[in-house]
Amino acid sequence: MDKEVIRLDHISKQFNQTPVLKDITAKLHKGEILGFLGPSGAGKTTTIKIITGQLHQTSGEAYILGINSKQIDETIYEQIGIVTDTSGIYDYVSVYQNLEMFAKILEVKKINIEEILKKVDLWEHRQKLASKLSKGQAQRLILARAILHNPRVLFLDEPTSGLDPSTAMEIHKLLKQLKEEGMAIFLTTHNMEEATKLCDYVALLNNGTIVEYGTPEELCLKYNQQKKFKIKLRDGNSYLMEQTPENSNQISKWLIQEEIETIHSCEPTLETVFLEVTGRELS
Ligand SMILES: Nc1ncnc2c1ncn2[C@@H]1O[C@H](COP(=O)(O)OP(=O)(O)OP(=O)(O)O)[C@@H](O)[C@H]1O
Repeated sequence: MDKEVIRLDHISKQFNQTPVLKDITAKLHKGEILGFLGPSGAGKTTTIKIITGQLHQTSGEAYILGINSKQIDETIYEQIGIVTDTSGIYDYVSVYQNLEMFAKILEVKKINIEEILKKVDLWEHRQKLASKLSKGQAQRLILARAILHNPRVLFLDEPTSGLDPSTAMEIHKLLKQLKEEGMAIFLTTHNMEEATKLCDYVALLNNGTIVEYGTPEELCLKYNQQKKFKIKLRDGNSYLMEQTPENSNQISKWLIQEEIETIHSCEPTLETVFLEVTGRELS
């Protein structure tokens, strides 16, 4: 069985002759999370729109579930869930009724609202008006709507933007669970920490070009040339030391004399990788 869910082959897109995407190539398989990371305007949302057939590329080909994105029909839409900022929920009906209404609109016949609300941890809030939900709860309701029909692919445009760290963590847990169940997830973010925690593969996008592509670990290791150590001594002094022969000698002396309280190696994060590749900060 072919587990490839999305394929982008050399996609380019221009708006009024201005290039927005340039030669984008990427793949996503069942049970994987692929993150498109980049600053505002890098072309992340445009990529989602091309894959889901809402926009057509200028050149290259995009495929979703084996079908060319330009030829997507209802059978494909039935297998896709999309979460964007604009996913509206009905404020003046309850959480439960929201899902009932979405099920009707989406013509989902076999639906277990209880199971879905429990999955997104909203069962105890099922009677609440949607307008009374916290930001994180509202985001989980939007996610519940997107997975109502048990899609094979889920698109998330900035899924945790504006959420506090603990609420974002709840969303991460849920996304990991969906991935474990075999869902393929395509997400965009400019949160590098989120991408490192969640994604199997990341594409670093800058000005419409993929400047790096790989697993977060691979990319961090690739840019791990200037290895540093953070050392705290028993006398209370702390040092950030680059790995040079001189420093290695000093560190072994401290080790022999049992003067070291803690020692950590500082691997680069995706944030620093991005900075090194593009020369620009993300946020
Ligand atoms: N319909 C359109 N017509 C003209 N230009 C557009 C259109 N849609 C997007 N663009 C431009 O394409 C570029 C990429 O936009 P896109 O929305 O894909 O960026 P993004 O990476 O998703 O940004 P953000 O993180 O702010 O959502 C931007 O410069 C934007 O102004």
